Amino acid sequence: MTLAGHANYRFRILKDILQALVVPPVLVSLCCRTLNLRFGWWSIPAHLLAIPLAVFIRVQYSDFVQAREARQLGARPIPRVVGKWPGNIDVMLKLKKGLASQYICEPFLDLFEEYQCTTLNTRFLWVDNIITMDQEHSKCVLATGFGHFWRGTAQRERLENFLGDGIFNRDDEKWKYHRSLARPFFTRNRISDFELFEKYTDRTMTVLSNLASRNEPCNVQDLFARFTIDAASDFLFGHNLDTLSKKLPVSTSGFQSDRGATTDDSWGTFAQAFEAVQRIITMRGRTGFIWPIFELFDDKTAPHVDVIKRWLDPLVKQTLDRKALAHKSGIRSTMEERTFLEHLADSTEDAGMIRDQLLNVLLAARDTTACLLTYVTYFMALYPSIAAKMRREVLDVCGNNPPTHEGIRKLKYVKAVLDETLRLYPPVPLNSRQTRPQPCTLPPPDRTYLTESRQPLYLPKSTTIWYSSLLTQRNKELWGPDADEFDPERWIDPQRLARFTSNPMMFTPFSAGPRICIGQNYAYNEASFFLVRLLQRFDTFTLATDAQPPSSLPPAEWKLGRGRQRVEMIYPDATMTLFIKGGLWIRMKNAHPH
Ligand code: HEM
Repeated sequence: MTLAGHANYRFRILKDILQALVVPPVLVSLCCRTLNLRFGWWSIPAHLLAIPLAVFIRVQYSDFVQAREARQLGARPIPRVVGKWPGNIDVMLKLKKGLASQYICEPFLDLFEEYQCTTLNTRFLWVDNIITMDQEHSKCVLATGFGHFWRGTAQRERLENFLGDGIFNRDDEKWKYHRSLARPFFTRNRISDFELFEKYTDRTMTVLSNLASRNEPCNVQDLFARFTIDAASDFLFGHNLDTLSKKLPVSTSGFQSDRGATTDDSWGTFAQAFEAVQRIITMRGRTGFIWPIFELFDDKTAPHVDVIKRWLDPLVKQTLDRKALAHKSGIRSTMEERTFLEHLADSTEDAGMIRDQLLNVLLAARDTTACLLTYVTYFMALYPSIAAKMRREVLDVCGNNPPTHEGIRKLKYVKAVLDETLRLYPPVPLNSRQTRPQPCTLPPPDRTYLTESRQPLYLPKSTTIWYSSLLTQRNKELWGPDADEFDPERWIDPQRLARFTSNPMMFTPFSAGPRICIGQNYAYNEASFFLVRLLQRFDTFTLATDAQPPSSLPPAEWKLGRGRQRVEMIYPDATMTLFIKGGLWIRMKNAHPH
């Protein structure tokens, strides 16, 4: 197994434990022997005392070095959270509990309000850990200061067994290589393949129509994930995974997974494995750098990753076999004819690498766009007048015909709904980067808390920084007092739109900078196409709260909270991507012919 492989986390944590718990007593022992000191009965306490003493000295020394570096860089330290227990263990436990039970990202917002700043150092177990909702700081991390940051070792350690050698899990040359391999497949020509969208949209509409004619609810979150994965697998790999024709989850089926996607067939097993692995990785992130202690003897992702590999490996093998056959017969396909998978197979013989890259892009394509469509449908159910306005626009521009590229460009209101949904519910609500092994600075904070000093902030080397697009995109200082309201008009009214056009980094659902989402335009095309077909077919969308698993209904105390939680009819939750807990159960009504 390579050092970068999943055994690496065990190696790293054992090294850390050795350094923290074994080295100090051993040093005391060596000193005693050399200086011929004898403590008698005090020997054991003296050896044990060496452990906290070593931590104390290390922390003091690192504080001293950091203060000096901050001075040299003309910056101030990031405000630190001050807990009651050593190492902020109390804050860490509270945050972990809050993230699992409170409204999405709320525990972070509580901390920012308590400390009256937009970037904070939670410093768990004396290790710097930065969280930010500051627009200027995420801009620096993603774009203007790109060279000072990378996905880094901590993220790679958490993700390695799942995403392996794929685009999401690599930096520098390896990332550039992956990006350059993928780029040709996202040109305008390729992403405007509306025939492909029509094929899978049509299948989805048939499922929805059948349910609608029986007035049965549908977990659209699950259905949309099937639509996006079937379309993406055809688009990228020339292979239909055909999940749309598999068994659908039923609301009364007892046990429900996080996303309400449980079925007992092979697709259900794959979907659950996909969910489970994302949940484990999220828990690792919340536990901080000590997570490997809990997986020392048992990599919790392993059984789920095995299920996922069992699904994908035949696809990779088929492609490599086809390549060998074509090679033998001297046939060479052109770039235009090739799928992404074939292109990958042409660039390497490494089946593991091909599978990893395939999995990375599937993850990127499936859950994000499905999340967008799910939340748009949620809003159409909450606000029928908005759904009606979208429908009017669709019928005016496209009639009952399949939309064209030009048609979609004319759907200004539909685009505004998409953007407003992405603003309030960015499919990747929280993400992280790490500083490279050199310290750097963040620019002065944005103007959320005017009492904050305008001095730049000092970032220590190799430090994790978490940034939340969800909090930035709901920040009232940036978006105005109605930031929590769903109002697509803010993307149409020129005066209100000016807020965003003069400061585009306040809206980054697709990230920004060199690692900006490569599938952004594909996603807009796919989502717009789908919504056109949906609105042509259905005119009423109702939340089926009777079908929603009871444990996934929003808790009563949210009504007393702040922001969107007061009006929420569903439970937004997130692992690596945002979703609706228990699924989004909707009843639709077939529209009368136009
Ligand atoms: C609404 C839909 C989507 C949203 C909101 C979204 C969002 C994002 C975000 C936030 C990132 C940056 C992740 C990071 O740097 O940590 C990203 C990267 C990426 N996305 Fe998307 N995405 C969407 C759809 C898609 C689709 C449909 C595809 C492909 C078919 C795709 C492919 C990728 C890839 C390959 C990357 C990695 C880029 C890199 O690291 O250079 N995305 N996406």
